[in-house]
Amino acid sequence: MKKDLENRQDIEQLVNSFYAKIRQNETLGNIFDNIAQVNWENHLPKMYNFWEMILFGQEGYEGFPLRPHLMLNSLHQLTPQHFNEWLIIFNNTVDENFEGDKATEVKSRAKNIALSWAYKINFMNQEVVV
Ligand code: HEM
Repeated sequence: MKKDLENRQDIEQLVNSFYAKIRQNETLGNIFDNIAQVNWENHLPKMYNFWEMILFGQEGYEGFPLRPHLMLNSLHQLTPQHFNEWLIIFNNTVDENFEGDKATEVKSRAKNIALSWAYKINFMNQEVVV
């Protein structure tokens, strides 16, 4: 039986494993490493704080998380398929490492955020014909 997500160390393990997989994914790896040119030393701690806030109500993450995705979308259009792929990799990473109430919760929180951003960004990307 796998353990549940219980603390910051578990979140760090999840986030590190997740982005290692993302970077190996042809499409998303290219977006993170070549298009956005992510500074991983900055990004990873931000993500630990983000998920710690979502799962355990810890302070530490400050910001407007949709913003970098809007900026990225103006460099390279993001589609619902990108978000879907992101979510599949996220769910697989959780399932490979953890199980329990928090593991279930983190997947459902990620899904809600991914679906809502995919919807907003896709809506913005539609051409408006008057
Ligand atoms: C197509 C899917 C996605 C792509 C390509 C993507 C890409 C990125 C990139 C390039 C950044 C900026 C990193 C940096 O330069 O520091 C970022 C930041 C971030 N992403 Fe995503 N992301 C995706 C989906 C998601 C989802 C679904 C979530 C949440 C469930 C999420 C949460 C965040 C957060 C919290 C940040 C940090 C925001 C800040 O700077 O405060 N991302 N993402």
